[in-house]
Amino acid sequence: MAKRIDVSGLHAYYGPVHAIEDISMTIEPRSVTAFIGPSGCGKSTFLRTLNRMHEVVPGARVEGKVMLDDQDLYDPSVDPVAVRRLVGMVFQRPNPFPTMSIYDNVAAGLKLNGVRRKSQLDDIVEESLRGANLWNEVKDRLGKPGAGLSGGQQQRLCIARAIAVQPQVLLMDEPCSALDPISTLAIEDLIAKLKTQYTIVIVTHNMQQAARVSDRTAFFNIAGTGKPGRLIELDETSKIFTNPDQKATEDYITGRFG
Ligand SMILES: Nc1ncnc2c1ncn2[C@@H]1O[C@H](COP(=O)(O)OP(=O)(O)OP(=O)(O)O)[C@@H](O)[C@H]1O
Repeated sequence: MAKRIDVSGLHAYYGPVHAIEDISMTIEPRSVTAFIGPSGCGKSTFLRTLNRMHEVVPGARVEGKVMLDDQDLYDPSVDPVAVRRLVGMVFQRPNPFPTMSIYDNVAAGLKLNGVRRKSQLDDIVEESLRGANLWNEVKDRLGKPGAGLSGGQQQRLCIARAIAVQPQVLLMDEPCSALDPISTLAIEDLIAKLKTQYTIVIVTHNMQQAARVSDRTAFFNIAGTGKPGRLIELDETSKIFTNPDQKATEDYITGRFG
């Protein structure tokens, strides 16, 4: 199911603002790639270009190429809604549909995709909640609202909702920043488990987290206020954190700036 992402010469704009400049990278399947870098360097913007969410902002546009295996995501014939089905996203704050039951939160995307048979929905809801390490905690209250779960449970519910539609890639934008340390560990364990099946990209401000969960790390930076963000270096996480090629990477990971 997991696919490789190949980005070349990618620029993103918000109206006249040039937010990220000339980014090229390969994101490997069945592994976790972390994006780190100072605030405003374009990590979230770049993440959202990978499932065509960037263009949802009025006036925003993208130049360059994003390939998902051999499919060009920005080809004019490609439907952005179909892209978002292939490339799922989990956000910073858990955002379950608040009035919907736990069951319906997971089933919503499946129903939109035309799955109607109750037994099939039941199976996929259970499988997705198990996949998100949440089944045992919620199996006796599937009809209760998603909003009644703890923050960490809600984030795992959002991950169950994302994987229910069987994406190829999971993008996570600071998925633990609103969570306590125990819930954070639960999500990190889950990421380690999910990477055997998915291509995972995670934006994180927490360098220990990047070091714990990722196989490869990309460091982004900006030359100054108003300048576009750039990719400085992408390599094995162990190398980035012990012996990076670029001085700017070393300064950042040793806490000299950012
Ligand atoms: N909706 C928007 N409209 C205009 N400019 C935006 C918008 N969203 C982001 N930007 C600008 O694009 C640049 C990159 O922002 P982005 O949020 O991608 O950075 P980031 O590295 O994810 O930051 P942080 O770590 O603080 O979340 C910033 O200069 C930001 O002000």
